Amino acid sequence: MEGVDHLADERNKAEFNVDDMKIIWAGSRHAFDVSNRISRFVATDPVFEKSNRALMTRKELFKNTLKKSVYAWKIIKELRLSDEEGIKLRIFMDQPGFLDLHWGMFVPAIKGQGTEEQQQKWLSLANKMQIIGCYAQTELGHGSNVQGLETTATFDPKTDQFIMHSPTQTSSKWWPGGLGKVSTHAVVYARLITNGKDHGVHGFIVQLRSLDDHSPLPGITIGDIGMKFGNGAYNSMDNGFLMFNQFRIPRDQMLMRLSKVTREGKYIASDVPRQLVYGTMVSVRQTIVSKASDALARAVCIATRYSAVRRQFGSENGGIETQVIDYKTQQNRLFPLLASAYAFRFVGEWLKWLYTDVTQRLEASDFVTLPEAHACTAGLKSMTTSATSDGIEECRKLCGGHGYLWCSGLPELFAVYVPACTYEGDNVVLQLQVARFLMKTVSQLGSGKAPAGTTAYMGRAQHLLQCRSGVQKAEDWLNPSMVLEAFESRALRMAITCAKNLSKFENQEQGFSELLADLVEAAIAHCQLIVVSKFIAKIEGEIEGKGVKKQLKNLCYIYALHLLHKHLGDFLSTNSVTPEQASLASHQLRSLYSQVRPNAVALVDAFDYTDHYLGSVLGRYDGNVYPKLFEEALKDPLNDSVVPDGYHEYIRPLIKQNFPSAKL
Ligand SMILES: CCCCCCCCCC/C=C\CCCCC/C=C/C(=O)SCCNC(=O)CCNC(=O)[C@H](O)C(C)(C)COP(=O)(O)OP(=O)(O)OC[C@H]1O[C@@H](n2cnc3c(N)ncnc32)[C@H](O)[C@@H]1OP(=O)(O)O
Ligand SMILES: Cc1cc2nc3c(=O)[nH]c(=O)nc-3n(C[C@H](O)[C@H](O)[C@H](O)COP(=O)(O)OP(=O)(O)OC[C@H]3O[C@@H](n4cnc5c(N)ncnc54)[C@H](O)[C@@H]3O)c2cc1C
Repeated sequence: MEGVDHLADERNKAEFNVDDMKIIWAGSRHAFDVSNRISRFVATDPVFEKSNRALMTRKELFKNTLKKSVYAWKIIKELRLSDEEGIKLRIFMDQPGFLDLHWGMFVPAIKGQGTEEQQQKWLSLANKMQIIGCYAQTELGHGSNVQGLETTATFDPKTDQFIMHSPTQTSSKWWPGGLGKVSTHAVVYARLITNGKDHGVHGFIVQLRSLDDHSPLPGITIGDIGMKFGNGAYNSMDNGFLMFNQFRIPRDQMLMRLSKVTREGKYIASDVPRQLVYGTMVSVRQTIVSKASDALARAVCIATRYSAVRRQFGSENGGIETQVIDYKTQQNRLFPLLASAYAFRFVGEWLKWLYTDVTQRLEASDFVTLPEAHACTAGLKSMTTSATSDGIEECRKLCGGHGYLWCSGLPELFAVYVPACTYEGDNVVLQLQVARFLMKTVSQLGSGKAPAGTTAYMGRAQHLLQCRSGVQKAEDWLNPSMVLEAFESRALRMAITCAKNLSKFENQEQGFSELLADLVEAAIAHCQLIVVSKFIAKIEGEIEGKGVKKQLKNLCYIYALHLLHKHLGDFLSTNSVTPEQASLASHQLRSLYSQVRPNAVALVDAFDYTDHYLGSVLGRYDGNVYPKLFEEALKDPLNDSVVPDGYHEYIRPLIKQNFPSAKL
């Protein structure tokens, strides 16, 4: 029934103040106000309509994305939206496109790696969108191995120019978003060669297309790489290819904040770590963590509301059927994902702080925390995007058959989200960076250099290697120090075992290659510890609002104990818990599920998502699912006519058996 809240009973059960939780979720009252206002603005503007995009052809979808992106930019300018409001507008527009790469990578790359003069020149154009940029790093032959890139930028002292060249097919740039059809410029990563010497990969600003008629400049071959996974979804983005044929750019278009080439062709490296050339990736990995919580929260919101609406079995005595959310199996699959969405939100907040801190330190030439910032952004990007991709797919299954319908919103969310496991660094490759960092930290234990930050726990190695968990009853698993100790001893013991096994190899690199799988497991254990510890820090801090803290505590322990259950092999094999303690954890989990159950719908309401942003018939705020499923079905082009196109050509001849006989 239209106008009726089918989930009202669920909302009445909530034991906490949802409005207060909305503020916690958003991060502050101000952030909530901005999100709330912008999401409703987008939801009511017909230009941002998106329900029809699955039926669009690639060309229509691309053009629709151009229209929305340019309209969004016009609104940002005309209404003088702040940066924060502009970002929210792009997020709620919910259609990947060139704006993401222009603002998310091109501009930050120039800010991070350009000199003052370069920033002044290029950012004044980019900030007004008089040029449109992308981030062209990956090549057909190399993505993960950035040092293996083949594109060359050879300095020509005669003309004071760099000659950009793609020497092989595999050196073609391949994948950059916005490159295929839109960008006029790119930050291109290429091997810098001066006086015959290769100085490794550096960034260059390169104009690709004419600012008059958009045609590629002579010496540049460029296009779109073709359809990607899923209908609609990420196909709104023009991921592109690019080849250079001896294409010349002025010397001052090399990004020269970190190193320089003089007029004479002399290469001058500054004393900052060369890895700062990877700085844009670190910044984006950090934002991907908060985005993971957002994508997972969308899926969980849909699955939770639908699980409260959907009923199956239990009416044997003539009563009403059971809501599927009341099945413990449903809770055991759904509530850990709900808890993960909150966990990733809080670790994302913390990571933002860490990133801001390292940025300020770098500006003051303090590079001490750079390795940790790299390890945390890489590891948490990897861990949260993998968990979110799996979580979205689990939410689809939690919605049964209807979850497979496009209008559930889940197939598209999955298709758009899943490349996050690959872009900005393949998730396995990134965990191996964490593993290297951990092995280095372990090798320095006992050297007098105390581990700091997220590896500080390793400084208590003597205790953590010997301790036995003190959990004796199920409630002990609600004791933060007992939970933390179990996760710390598991992570440390896994890292130390890897280090011991590594030391058996004469050649460390060969040992590392042999032990890759174990190293990834150790890195994941470390990252899970970070997320658990930041969630615990959150619930131990000041939290306002009736009943809010209690709910967050429940979710925090669900998150931790569910991980313990899922990775029980690690916890048992490292003797971090005993089988009896593990079974107490399962007992405690069931009790926590019962406590979350009456609050589940309110906990997803706290995300404050509009029906437009969710884009899901199953996740509608009012729970009016069935009539809307019918409405959606009737909109399908196949239902335009009662007798389908093709009836006379194929179905009728088949039924009447009067088709011409087949010839071999
Ligand atoms: C319709 C529904 C809508 C639904 C919406 C859903 C939400 C969607 C969310 C969207 C969010 C965002 C959109 C993003 C758009 C995507 C755009 C994608 C862009 C890209 O992918 S750009 C290309 C990214 N490429 C990579 O990430 C490459 C990965 N590889 C590397 O980073 C490196 O090569 C490496 C780290 C793997 C290895 O580098 P290398 O130089 O070889 O290093 P090593 O020899 O291993 O190490 C040397 C030392 O350097 C240290 N190091 C390495 N990297 C860094 C760094 N970044 N910072 C600091 N230090 C670093 C390393 O640790 C070593 O240190 P050591 O010597 O051991 O002390
Ligand atoms: C949607 C999307 C958007 C993108 N946007 C951009 C963009 O805007 N700009 C840009 O420059 N790039 C972009 N990329 C490219 C992206 O950054 C790369 O695809 C990514 O870094 C992975 O690199 P790869 O493709 O070379 O994977 P590969 O490295 O070839 O990975 C293949 C397999 O090999 C494994 N593997 C690789 N190396 C190792 C190792 N050392 N140890 C163990 N296993 C290993 C991986 O785990 C994976 O299973 C985008 C990619 C996608 C999918």
